[in-house]
Amino acid sequence: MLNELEANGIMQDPESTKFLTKARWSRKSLITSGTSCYPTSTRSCSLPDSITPKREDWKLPSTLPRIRPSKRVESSIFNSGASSPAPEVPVKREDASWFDAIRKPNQEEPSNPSEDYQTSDVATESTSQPEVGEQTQPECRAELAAKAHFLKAIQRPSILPQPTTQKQVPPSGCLDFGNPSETGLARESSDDMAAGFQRVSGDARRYPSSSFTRTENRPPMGTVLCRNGPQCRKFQEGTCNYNHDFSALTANGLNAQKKTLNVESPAFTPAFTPKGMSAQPAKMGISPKAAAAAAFTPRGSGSVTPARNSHSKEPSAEFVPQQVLQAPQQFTEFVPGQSFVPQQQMDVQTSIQTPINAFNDPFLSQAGITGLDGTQPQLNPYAHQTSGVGTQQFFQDTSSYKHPLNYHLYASIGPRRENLMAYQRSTSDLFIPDSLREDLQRKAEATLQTFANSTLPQSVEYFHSLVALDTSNQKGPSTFGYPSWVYKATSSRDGHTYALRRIEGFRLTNEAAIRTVQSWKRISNGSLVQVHDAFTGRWFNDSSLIIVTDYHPMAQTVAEKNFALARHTGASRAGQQIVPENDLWSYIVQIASALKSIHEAGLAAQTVIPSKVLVTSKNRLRLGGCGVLDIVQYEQRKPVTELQRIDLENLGKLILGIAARNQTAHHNVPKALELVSRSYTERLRACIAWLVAPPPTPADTQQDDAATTQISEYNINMLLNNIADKVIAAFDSTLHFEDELTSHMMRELENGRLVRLLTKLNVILERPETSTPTTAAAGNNQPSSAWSETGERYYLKLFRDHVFHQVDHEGRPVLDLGHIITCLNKLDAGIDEKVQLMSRDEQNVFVVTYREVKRAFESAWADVSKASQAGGRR
Ligand SMILES: Nc1ncnc2c1ncn2[C@@H]1O[C@H](COP(=O)(O)OP(=O)(O)OP(=O)(O)O)[C@@H](O)[C@H]1O
Repeated sequence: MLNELEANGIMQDPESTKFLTKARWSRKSLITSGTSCYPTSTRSCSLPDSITPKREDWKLPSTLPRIRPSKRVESSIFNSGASSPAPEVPVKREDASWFDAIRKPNQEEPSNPSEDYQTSDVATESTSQPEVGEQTQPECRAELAAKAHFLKAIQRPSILPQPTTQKQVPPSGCLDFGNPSETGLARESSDDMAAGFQRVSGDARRYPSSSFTRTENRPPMGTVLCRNGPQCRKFQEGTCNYNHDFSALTANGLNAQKKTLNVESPAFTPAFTPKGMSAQPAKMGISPKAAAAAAFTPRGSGSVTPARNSHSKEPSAEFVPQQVLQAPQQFTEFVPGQSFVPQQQMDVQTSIQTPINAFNDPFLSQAGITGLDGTQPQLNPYAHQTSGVGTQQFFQDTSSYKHPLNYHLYASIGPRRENLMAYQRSTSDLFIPDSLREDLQRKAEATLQTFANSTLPQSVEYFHSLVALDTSNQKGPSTFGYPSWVYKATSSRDGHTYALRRIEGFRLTNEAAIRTVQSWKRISNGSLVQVHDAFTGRWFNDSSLIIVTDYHPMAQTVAEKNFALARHTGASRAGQQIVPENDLWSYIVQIASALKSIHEAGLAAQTVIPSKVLVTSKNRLRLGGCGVLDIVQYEQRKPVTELQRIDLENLGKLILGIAARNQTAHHNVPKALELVSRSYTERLRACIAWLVAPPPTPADTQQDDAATTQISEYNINMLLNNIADKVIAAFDSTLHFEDELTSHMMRELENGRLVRLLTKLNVILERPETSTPTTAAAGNNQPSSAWSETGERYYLKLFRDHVFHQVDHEGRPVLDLGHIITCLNKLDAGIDEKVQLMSRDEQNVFVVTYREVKRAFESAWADVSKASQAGGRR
């Protein structure tokens, strides 16, 4: 604008030059002090709240009132000099006094404060009633008005807005660089100013005839009511020619004149006094009497006037605690791309009453919000329903509404991580640990793995995509008396992956045998490989029994994990790793837990051997191969109590083998126990010894009381009773592990939320015009005007640049994941922090809050969702 003034030759006047130099200096100081809206090196940066331009200021570039003076203005006002006499036009007495009142407001003391107000306001009130003589020289009056404005502007001590407590004197908005848009008032005054200049140009046809009515069309002065009212000083002096008979008007109930203000009232409070709004206090035109009047303070401090949002966007759904009891904002929010419509001024009476009403029931004053009389539906704050709660910004009854966390930041739940300095942390801190991630990814990969040229059957019953899990293709009779194979397969019923154990060459002779699997299906234990089904068939060109169980990807048997090294490499026992005692206790507890479930079901595992116990993750054991022998050896089955005793004995042998690092250690139990006692506690040795030495069965020996007691005490419950403290320790360790997993899950929860946010962001950003199905053909691929520089979603694009396209002072990309995640979280939370967005050409700057960005984001997403549903797509 400065350049524009210079280009138009306006800046010849010394006062004007002084002012513009000051304005330039102020702008420069703003830039250099870091408070500028116009950063020069980076495209965007966040400003601290204290120095961030206020909400209204971010419309600075687009709403600065422009001065387009005509040549006549240049010659008659700006070229004439500040101290030059009035233009050489015949000026009547009223004109002269009016001019003096502006130039020297306090010298000519008006007796009537309302007159004073009128007089000072003439410069900006283009629609006020004309004084005597005005009609004869409208151009002169306009010139003087414009000059008065200019003089007032250059007298302002600072370009920054000042708080106001009294009547708002419309500032010279067109010259106010720092605060061009002090809501409606500034806008109004700037419009008046611009209008004033245009009027000077002489084109009176463009303006209301009331201001420039020809003299001959005016009624005689004697019939026009004096605007100064009954207390007109000139009337008392006998010099006023206007009509002073106000009785008729009062009788009709038409009070006074339009512009008269009664300063005898406690104070004049403008109808539109935004809280915290900065405006220049009136410096002239208010008499000492009026200035000394007690200030009127309406109830509910702040004299705020609830205003409806003038733009069409839905308020965001998020709950903002700070605003719970805060009165609605009184200014019209600026929406980029929409023309700014100043707030309709309310009359004083309304502006006073409304806040009181609003505070009595602030919720009813909000459009679309029902009362909180118990009829308000319970809201689920975590449900993402933007439309449902979009209009409900304020919630009084916090007991009925549990508001969600406002800041979506990474809450630390679960085990404490080590105290690391900031520089010691890495990107992986935001995600689950690498070891866990790799483990899960390997398992996922193993689950999905298939082989194209497999010679296995295409399908087995309702399974397909078979993959052999055995590491050897040579198998003799094994644990089950038949060769057995294990395959991974996918169920065509539910799509899940299962493990199929095939017992090769088994012929089912008794239907009851295969029905035993029903008992196994009912057992659910975390340390048991769950059995799902059993059937026989000839898919492998032989008669095979298939047992369907859970599939545990990357599982190893205890034999593979603990004894394979010695078997394949011939490594000595000393070369094998000693399993910690706690792990051994954990193994005992886990297998004992499985056995307890099995034995309580009246069954026996019969597979507590190294090749059938699976290690599915670190120190996590599961008993597999269950139910097979119940089918295969159905005819030769032993009493279940004996089988259960064997289970306990097998558990002892298993642990003994692991502890002694020898799969066949149970062949020489005393020696193996001695080895165990060297590395482990006596308690563990005693436990193993108890397990591997079951009391003789009644059939083996003569039954006496002691033998009977021993037999009855050799069961799974006795074992668990004796190792109760180890069970508790294992349980506690499991809880810790669960906490750790929960904390990892919290990170992934937040990351999952960000993925959804990013997905939405990419769906809406720069999307071509979303059209209804009928106009889809025409609208598709047309860039939406909403994303253009004047579009309402333009700043969403700039926000995207701010988040993802950061550059340093040399223009190099800044890859800062922390910045990206922080910005996205703030967007998701819709906080009130301001962010400065700059266009790529660095010509436009927006200062917006994350809340506003979120509103626009949700609005755009709602539009896209609506359009997609209208088209039948989801
Ligand atoms: N439910 C399962 N989920 C995943 N893998 C399994 C499952 N059951 C067994 N496996 C894997 O299949 C492979 C073969 O198991 P299997 O029980 O046949 O062991 P094995 O050593 O071959 O015993 P055997 O000599 O008795 O056949 C092992 O590597 C084992 O880890």
